[in-house]
Amino acid sequence: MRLTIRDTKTEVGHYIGDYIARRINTFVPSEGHANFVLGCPTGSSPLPVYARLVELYKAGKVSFKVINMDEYVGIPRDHPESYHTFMFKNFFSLIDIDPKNTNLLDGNAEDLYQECEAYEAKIKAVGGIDLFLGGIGADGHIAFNEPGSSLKSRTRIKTLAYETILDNCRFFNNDLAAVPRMALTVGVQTVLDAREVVLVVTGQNKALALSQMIEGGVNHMVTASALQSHPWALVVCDEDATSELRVKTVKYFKSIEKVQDEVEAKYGEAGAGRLGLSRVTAA
Ligand SMILES: N[C@@H]1[C@@H](O)[C@H](O)[C@@H](COP(=O)(O)O)O[C@@H]1O
Repeated sequence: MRLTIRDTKTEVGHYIGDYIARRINTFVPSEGHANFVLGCPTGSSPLPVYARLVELYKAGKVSFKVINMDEYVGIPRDHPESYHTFMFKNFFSLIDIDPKNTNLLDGNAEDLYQECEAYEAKIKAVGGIDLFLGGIGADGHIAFNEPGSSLKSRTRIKTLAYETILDNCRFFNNDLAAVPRMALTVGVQTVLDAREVVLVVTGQNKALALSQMIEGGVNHMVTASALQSHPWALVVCDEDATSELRVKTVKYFKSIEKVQDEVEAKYGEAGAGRLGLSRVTAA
């Protein structure tokens, strides 16, 4: 796992947006895997990333094809806080994606079990997810994989933790009763199956979760810690989110980035990649 630290949320958004655009632009299609597949989170943390991707799209620097993610159960698809509305409002309607290439779980499906199974099958059918972009809950959850979720879990129905309901209350006019109690979510293993995972972690309220997922062991109570076992995981955070990390940890990851900059300056990004040191190669 790699950790990259930027000063502000906006810089984190720029860094990840540019990173994703590079990955999309260097993608080579193959049989059964025609398009770059991006997995997307909701929440406030990824907003600067989407804003940067929209900016790059408007500048003609990137174009989009296929995208995927999670959803509440029990609120209509056109509810202002449904993840469907969130994704169209903040991303899909602002880029050139064909709506048939956007894939969201349907929290109102008649058979929710079948919906989850079909979602996993769909991911396989598009050739797997190339890059899963994720956020993190204050309790360390990834997607809606609440504490105690199996680290081998796949797309399924999840009951939300009380802390998450409280946290997400801000999106529902602070009306606790209005926050859905259940959601459909990709599983931890679904995320781990992606070829690459990039996590956006910003703000002081995520500092404890960040230190637990990076400095603690792999643990089902902090499901994002499962990324420690992923061969190609990158966490990008702002300075505020580092406040619970050890000084030594922060210095270590900053020093790796410095060496990488030197290698890239000497060999170029492609050359550094061949040496296994590029930002776009595995940790
Ligand atoms: N299911 C989403 C997560 O995917 C997201 O990472 C988390 C944090 O959201 P925010 O970035 O607004 O703190 O909220 C929800 O629980």
